[in-house]
Amino acid sequence: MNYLATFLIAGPLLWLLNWAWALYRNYRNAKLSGLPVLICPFSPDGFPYLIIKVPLKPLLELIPICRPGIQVSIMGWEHADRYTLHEKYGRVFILVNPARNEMWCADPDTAQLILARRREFPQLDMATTIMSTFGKNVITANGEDWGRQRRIVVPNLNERISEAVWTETSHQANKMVEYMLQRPDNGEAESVSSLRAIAINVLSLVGYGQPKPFKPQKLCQDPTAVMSYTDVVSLCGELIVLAAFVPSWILRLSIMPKLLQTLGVAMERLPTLTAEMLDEQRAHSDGHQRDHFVSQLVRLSDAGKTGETTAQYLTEEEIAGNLFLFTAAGFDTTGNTLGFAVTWLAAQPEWQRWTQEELDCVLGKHGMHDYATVFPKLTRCLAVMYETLRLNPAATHIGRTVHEPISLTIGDKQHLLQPPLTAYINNSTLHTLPEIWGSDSLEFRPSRWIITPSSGPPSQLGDEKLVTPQKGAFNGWSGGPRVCPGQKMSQVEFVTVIATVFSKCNIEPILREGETMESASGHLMHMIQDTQMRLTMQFKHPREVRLKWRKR
Ligand code: HEM
Repeated sequence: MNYLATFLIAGPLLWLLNWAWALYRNYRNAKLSGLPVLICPFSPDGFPYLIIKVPLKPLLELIPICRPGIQVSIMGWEHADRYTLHEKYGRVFILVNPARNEMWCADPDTAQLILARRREFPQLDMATTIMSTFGKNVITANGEDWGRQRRIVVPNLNERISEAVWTETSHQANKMVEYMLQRPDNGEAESVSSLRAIAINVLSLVGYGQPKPFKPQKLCQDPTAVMSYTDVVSLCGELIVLAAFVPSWILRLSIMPKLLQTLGVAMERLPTLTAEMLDEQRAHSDGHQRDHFVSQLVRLSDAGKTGETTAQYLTEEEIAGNLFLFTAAGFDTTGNTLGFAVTWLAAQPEWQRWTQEELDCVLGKHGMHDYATVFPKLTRCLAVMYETLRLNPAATHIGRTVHEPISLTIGDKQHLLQPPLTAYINNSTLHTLPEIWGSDSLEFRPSRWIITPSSGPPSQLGDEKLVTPQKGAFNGWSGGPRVCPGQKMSQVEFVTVIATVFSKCNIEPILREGETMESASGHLMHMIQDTQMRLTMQFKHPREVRLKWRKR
């Protein structure tokens, strides 16, 4: 009995002492840095705080000293807040908590510095754990491993594939327009899923040589259904956090919702589907050279293993991991950016007309056939992409880990960063700071990306140039040596979809009963803010984005 009483008293007491010591140690480290400090008494990712922090937020915020810290501990805070908190507490501050301090950075020079120094600021541990669920890959690697993988992976995404991306995207987008215009209900709730379908279908052809007919993307909810490699990857990518932390046998239990059972089955099928695809590539590799990135990846990697051409190689696990990364990261990012952009243009028809001015001029002269001539002239379409990624970045923050003490210059001061620390580059704030983007920084205004010559002849549509943003202020595709290698591919795909769709259609919100055009546009804008973080940021209620497609 005495033992039990001692245990019941000593257990919580030890936990409390441990908690107080950890909080004090981290607070002391944060103060040593000389940066502003916010405090959250709980570990943001710790259990059970992870579960209670959202419902109990109003209660927790009653402790005044912790109010801003509690706000920052809630995932996605930066996107809801934009720049208010940083304006109050500084461009760079530290969130102290008992587990691992977090440095939040909304200073362009510091952001650029962190992205540039990849050895001192390696990839975030949590991202590594989640993204290596289906095999290690370039995004989870650091140091020499990263360099070796990146040298093999990046050449697969060079300019050579742009033309294929242009052609396939154009084909898919035309099919989508036909589908939308023929539907009696005008595909009203299917706009977002259709745009995502294009992104996955383009990857399927350009990546694996597997053509897929256009149809709006639906997550498979039938564990017995036949699923292709890309179907399986898109499901696993969509639910990546569950896939990373819950074993497939639990997901497959019959008490689980059908979607999770299907995820469980997909996770178990993925290794076999990957192996079959690689076997197929190898079986055909000796005859004709195929030009998809799975075949190039296998060729380069195998050549490295046998010493034929280079000492570079990928293990079988890394090939599988990189294929998963390409498909999941490549499709989710581009698909969601298209969804946000089309919704912005539907909510703000003046920008739709602005884009169409360029399309009428450029496509009127050249048509859509020649990628090399037409793509560089569609600057406004590209500006729409930059503006969308500014306000709806796929990555609202980019995380890096600090394992060793680092001295960092911020402004004209030196700051000592003590591990364990996570450094977050806060894109949601950097992309909207009024000092950088102007007093209308929260508004969708794609023309901010266009250079209008102040002297000389007035700029001609089709010859406009894109603004180069201040370094570190726009990180839509990240920056530094780890910059996204799919940047150009995603731009070609995005521009092709926007050009095809808006040269043929006008898109507007569907009015519900009693609604005016103004309130319906307001509803769309609310949908654009009502987002959730899955693999990347996406609509929380994609079917609520109800759009009418009209033939022009
Ligand atoms: C709108 C489209 C896209 C956006 C906004 C985007 C954004 C990003 C961002 C922010 C990162 C850095 C993540 C980090 O450092 O933690 C990244 C990395 C990466 N992206 Fe993209 N991406 C897009 C499209 C693509 C496509 C189409 C592909 C390939 C098919 C791709 C492949 C990759 C890879 C392999 C990396 C890892 C690079 C490395 O760590 O060295 N991305 N992307």
